[in-house]
Amino acid sequence: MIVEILKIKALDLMNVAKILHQIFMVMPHYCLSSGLRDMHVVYDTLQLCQRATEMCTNIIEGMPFLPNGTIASTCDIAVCFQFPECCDKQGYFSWTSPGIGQQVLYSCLVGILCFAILFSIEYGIFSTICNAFPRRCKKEHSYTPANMIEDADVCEEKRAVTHNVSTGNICNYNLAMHQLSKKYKEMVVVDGISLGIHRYECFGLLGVNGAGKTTIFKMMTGDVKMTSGDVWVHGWSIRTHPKEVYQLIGYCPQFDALLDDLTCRETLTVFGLLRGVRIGQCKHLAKHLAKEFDFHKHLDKKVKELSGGNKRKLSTALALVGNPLVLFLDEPTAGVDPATKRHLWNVLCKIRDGGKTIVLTSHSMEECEALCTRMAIMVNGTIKCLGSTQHLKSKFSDGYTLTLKVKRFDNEESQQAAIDEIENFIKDSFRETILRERHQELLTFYITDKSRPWSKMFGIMEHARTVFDIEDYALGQCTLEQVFLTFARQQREK
Ligand SMILES: Nc1ncnc2c1ncn2[C@@H]1O[C@H](COP(=O)(O)OP(=O)(O)OP(=O)(O)O)[C@@H](O)[C@H]1O
Repeated sequence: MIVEILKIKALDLMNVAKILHQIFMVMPHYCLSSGLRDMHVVYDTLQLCQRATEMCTNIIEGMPFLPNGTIASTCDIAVCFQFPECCDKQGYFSWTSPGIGQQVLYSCLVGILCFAILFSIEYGIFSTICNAFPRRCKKEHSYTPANMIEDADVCEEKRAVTHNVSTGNICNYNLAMHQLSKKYKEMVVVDGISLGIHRYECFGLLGVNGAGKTTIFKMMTGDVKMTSGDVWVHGWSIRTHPKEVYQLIGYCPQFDALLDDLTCRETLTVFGLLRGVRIGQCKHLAKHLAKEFDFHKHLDKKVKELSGGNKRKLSTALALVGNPLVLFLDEPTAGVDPATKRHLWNVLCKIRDGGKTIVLTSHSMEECEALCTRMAIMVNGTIKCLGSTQHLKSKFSDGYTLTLKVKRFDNEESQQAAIDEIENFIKDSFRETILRERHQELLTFYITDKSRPWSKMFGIMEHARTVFDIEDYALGQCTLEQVFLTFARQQREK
C-alpha cells in the first residue's frame, strides 16, 4: 500500500518536474545548462552502447554455429536487452530527452523574440502603436498638470503651441514642447510644459536646483522617457521620429560625458564620425571648434589632463559637431573663468545669430541677460513666468531696490536698535516700501513707488547717511536676480 502511494507521489512529482522543465526552458541560462547536461548524457550512452557491442562481438565471434552475417544483429539484440537506452539509438539533436532538439528550438525562438522586442523599442514601434490608439494609451500615460493660477504669458504660450499642434503648423517652431510631463513614481518633476522656440532664439531655462530643467533636456535627448506630452524638432515628433530628431539636436550635458584617455582632437574626431562627418573633414572640424572655443592649445592633451573649465569648453564644442539645428546646453559655462565665459558668450551669440536655436540652463543671471532672447523661470516643474529680461523685470519687479549696510556694533541690543531706526526711517521716507531681505547688517528694501525722481531719492539717502549708522548703500533698478528670488521662494514653500 505504502509502496503504491509512494509510486503515485513519485509519478506526480515527475509530472511537475516536466512542466517546470518546459517553463524554465524560456530562460536562456536554464536552456544552456540543461542542454549541456543532456549532451553529456547522450555522449555517455553512446560510449556505453559502443563498448557493450564491441565486447559482445569479441565474445561471440569465435562461436562456429553462428554465421558471420548475423553477429552484428545478434549483438544489437543482446545489448538492447541488457541496456534498453541503447535500443533508441538517439542522436545529440533528437527531440526527446536526452537529445537537445528542444533546447535548440527554445533558444532560437527566445533569441528571435528578444531581438524583435529590442528592435521594436529601438525603432519606436510600440510608441507608434500607442499613438495609433491614443485613448487607450492615454489611460496609462496621461497626466493632468496641477491646475494653479498661471501667468498670462505662460497661458498665451500654451495656447499658441496648442493651436499650432492642432492645426498641424508645428513646423512654425524650430523646437516645440506640448504638455510635456515627467513623473518619477509619484513625484511630478516636469508638469505640463508647453513652449515654442523659433530660429535665431536663445531660450534660457532658469530655476532653483531640482526645478526640473535637466529632466526636460533628458526627455528631449531621449535619455529618459516622457510620461506624457510630445516634443517636435523642425516638425519631427520625438515620439514617432526619434532618429530624425536626434540628427537635428546637439547636447552639452550638465556633467561632462568625456572619455578620459582620448585627446581633445580624438574626442572631436570620434564624435564627428558618430555624427556622420567625413573622416577628411573631422581634422578641420576639430581645429575649427578648438579655436572657436579657445582650447586649441590643449587639442592634443588627454581629457583627464584638462582643467574643469577646458572640459566644459570641449563638452560645449561637442554639442556643435554635426551642425545641429537645435542646441541644448546644460550649464555650459559652469566652472569657466570670467574672461573665457565672455568669449564663450560671443561664440554662442554668433551661433544663435547664424539661425540656430539654443536652449540653455544657467544659474548665472548675467549669462542669461547676455545670451537669452527669452527665458522662463521654473518652479516645481512648472513655468512661472516667461518673456524677455526686460519684460520679466518690468512685470515682476517694477520698482527700485535699496540695499544698505548698517554699521557693526559689539552690543546686540544697540545693533538691533540701529537697524530698527533705519528701517523706520526708510519706510517713512519712501512710500510703498517692503523690507525684502535681511542678512545680519545687510538690509534690502523694495520700493514700488516710482513717482520720485532719482535725485530726490539719492538726496534722502545722503541725508540718512549723515544722521544714521549707515556704512554704505546702493540704490538701483530691480535686477533679474530679484525676480528669480521671488519665484525661488515658492519652491521652498511647496
Ligand atoms: N532618476 C530619477 N529618479 C527619481 N527622481 C529623479 C531622477 N532624476 C531626477 N530626479 C528628481 O527630479 C527633480 C528634478 O531634477 P533635475 O535634475 O531636472 O533638476 P534641475 O532643475 O536640473 O536641477 P539643477 O539645477 O540642480 O541641475 C529633482 O527633485 C530630482 O531629485
